[in-house]
Amino acid sequence: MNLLTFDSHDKLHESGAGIITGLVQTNPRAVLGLATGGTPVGLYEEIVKSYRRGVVSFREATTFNLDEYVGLPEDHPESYRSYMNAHLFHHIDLPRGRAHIPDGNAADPAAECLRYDELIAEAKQIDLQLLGLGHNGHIGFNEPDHALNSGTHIVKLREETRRANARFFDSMDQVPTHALTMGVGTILKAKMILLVVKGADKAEIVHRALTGPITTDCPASLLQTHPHLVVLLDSEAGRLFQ
Ligand SMILES: N[C@@H]1[C@@H](O)[C@H](O)[C@@H](COP(=O)(O)O)O[C@@H]1O
Repeated sequence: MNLLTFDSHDKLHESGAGIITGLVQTNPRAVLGLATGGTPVGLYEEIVKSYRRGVVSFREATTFNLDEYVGLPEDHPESYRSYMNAHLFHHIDLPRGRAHIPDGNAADPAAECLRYDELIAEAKQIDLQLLGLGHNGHIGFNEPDHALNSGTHIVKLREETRRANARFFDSMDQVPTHALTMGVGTILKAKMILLVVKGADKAEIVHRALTGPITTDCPASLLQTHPHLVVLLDSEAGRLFQ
């Protein structure tokens, strides 16, 4: 594991964006696994800046997002499709047809999960998977449980997860109850994992995930088994590592 702590968010975002753009510069056909949430917003801004400076193109790249809410219309401002359009896809030259996100409105969610896994399999391997971290140790929407799923699946969101994400909605009852998420098996198959964590409220969980027991009670702890894990923390999230 390679763990870096940053005293400024700007430097953290530049570093994370630099890892992703560097990968696409050397391998224009890179397959990227992307994440949503508050954490990667600044990192996407830096990627867009690099694209505008003409130093990187995503014309030949492919992306797979980790997850999507079930039941939110695709154009709902809080759908992860809308998030990705607003923060990244609408600002770079990534072909729309290669920017994949699970369809949270599919009539048959189980079939949609299989379709998503087949698409990932066709792409062979995700070269880099970007991850944030939930307060309860979730990655994507893989919530703590007695067992975890390997492939894409439908998940009932825990109340604490819905509460954490309620800040993006007008009220708690508008927060979806279910989501489709890539499984931990798919996440761990990525060639490289880039975990980004910010904020004092995540200091304990990121420390537990990376130094505590490997357990399905903390899905992010499985990242300890990955041979190429890079972790970027701000100084608040990294407090317990110093
Ligand atoms: N499904 C997403 C995750 O992919 C994200 O990493 C996490 C943390 O989000 P944030 O960065 O907003 O704290 O929770 C969300 O529920």
